[in-house]
Amino acid sequence: MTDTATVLARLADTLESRLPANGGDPAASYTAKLLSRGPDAFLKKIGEEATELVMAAKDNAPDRIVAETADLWFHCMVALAHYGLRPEQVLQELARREGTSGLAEKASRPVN
Ligand SMILES: N=c1c2ncn([C@@H]3O[C@H](COP(=O)(O)OP(=O)(O)OP(=O)(O)O)[C@@H](O)[C@H]3O)c2ncn1[C@@H]1O[C@H](COP(=O)(O)O)[C@@H](O)[C@H]1O
Repeated sequence: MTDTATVLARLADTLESRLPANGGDPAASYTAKLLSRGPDAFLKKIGEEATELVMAAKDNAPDRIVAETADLWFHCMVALAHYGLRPEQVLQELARREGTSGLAEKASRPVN
């Protein structure tokens, strides 16, 4: 069975290998092709996948919600790879926030 606990780390390793600087081949890899087109290309995909997730949710379609969330996460992971960031950093940030109510966090912000 697939080890889902480490899937983000393994996917990040794969995506890093697709970076142009690491010899990613646009002819052989969707990710390498997307990364070779620069940030505008994968940032546009993030917007599209987010919209598709919203539409799946509005249709209350569980299978599509899962699939579109996976598409969105994948394209966010492509962005992290481009910017030299790791999913572990995002997970660490979520862990740091654990137990802090969003309402309490918002109330603690300096007034602008
Ligand atoms: N998890 C994914 C993944 N999720 C989605 N996609 C691709 O993301 C693309 C975008 O989805 P769309 O439905 O928008 O398809 P599309 O309309 O053809 O896309 P566009 O041509 O408009 O960009 C599709 O080609 C999907 O196959 C993914 N492609 C790759 N991965 C992972 O990345 C690894 C490396 O993939 P390659 O770089 O292609 O070898 C794979 O082994 C997988 O683990």
